[in-house]
Amino acid sequence: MTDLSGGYEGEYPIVVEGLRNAFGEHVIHEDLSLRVRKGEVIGVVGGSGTGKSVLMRSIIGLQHPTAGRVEVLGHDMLQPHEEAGIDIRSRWGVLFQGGALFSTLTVGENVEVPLKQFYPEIAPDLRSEIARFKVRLSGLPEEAAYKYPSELSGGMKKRAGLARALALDPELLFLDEPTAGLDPIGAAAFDSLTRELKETLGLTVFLITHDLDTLYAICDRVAVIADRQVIAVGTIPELLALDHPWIQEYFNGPRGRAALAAKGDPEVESAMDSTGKTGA
Ligand SMILES: Nc1ncnc2c1ncn2[C@@H]1O[C@H](COP(=O)(O)OP(=O)(O)OP(=O)(O)O)[C@@H](O)[C@H]1O
Repeated sequence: MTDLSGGYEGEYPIVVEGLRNAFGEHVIHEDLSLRVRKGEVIGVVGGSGTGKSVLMRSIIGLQHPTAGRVEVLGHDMLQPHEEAGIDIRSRWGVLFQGGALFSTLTVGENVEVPLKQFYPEIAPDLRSEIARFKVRLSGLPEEAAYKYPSELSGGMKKRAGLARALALDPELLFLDEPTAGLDPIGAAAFDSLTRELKETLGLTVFLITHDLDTLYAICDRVAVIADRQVIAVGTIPELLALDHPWIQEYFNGPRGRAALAAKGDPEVESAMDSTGKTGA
């Protein structure tokens, strides 16, 4: 892996080394490594089926790799039966693709699920108050806490999923394609919310996305998955300086340029120009 932005001496709440994942003969990851810095929003990109979700699932212990090391907040995730492995799950929140809300529970009750699971000693009144607070924190009106997922728009469902991901005041937030299916205004609003929450709550955010606008708007660094590995991780200008065909096509193609035009970042523009490609 090429880590393009060196000089960091802080903590790495997520460390993946030499990861291998395979389903039968189908090898998804081979010797994949990635270090996520404390307090960053790291965007994870790659073509469809390159294993972004499988990587996320390996980090949070839902997928058992066939080789490698996964360390989250100092805990070895490949020892899932340790007592510590159970506690560690309360220190992150996950927004799965599609929200993954329980359809028979209201939004508030959905948010209460992890609270009940990890803090059964919290009294029901307080638990419901915490849930309503998380609903508001996610940008929903408090009344949304009493609605069922089927009564919500796509954007509201994402926010409800986010409220549940934030239920336990996590240190890490995992977002799997949070803006997929949202209209551009809804997607931009969700991006701003993610950035705002990251700043105010001091979160480290692992964000899988295909959305170039999101990458430009809120990611500190981007990790690119191709050829079964993280082939590079860095800021967008750093990635643009690489001559990898997928990276150039992705960031310097027409959609990449349109996303940049919307953002208007002179540093990235000059990196694009220095590649000498028009992207047209
Ligand atoms: N449980 C599973 N059993 C068998 N194959 C799986 C399983 N989960 C994922 N895969 C395969 O692993 C590959 C990577 O899947 P993954 O969902 O991680 O891709 P992705 O990069 O997130 O794709 P997309 O951008 O389309 O969401 C795919 O070929 C998928 O079919």
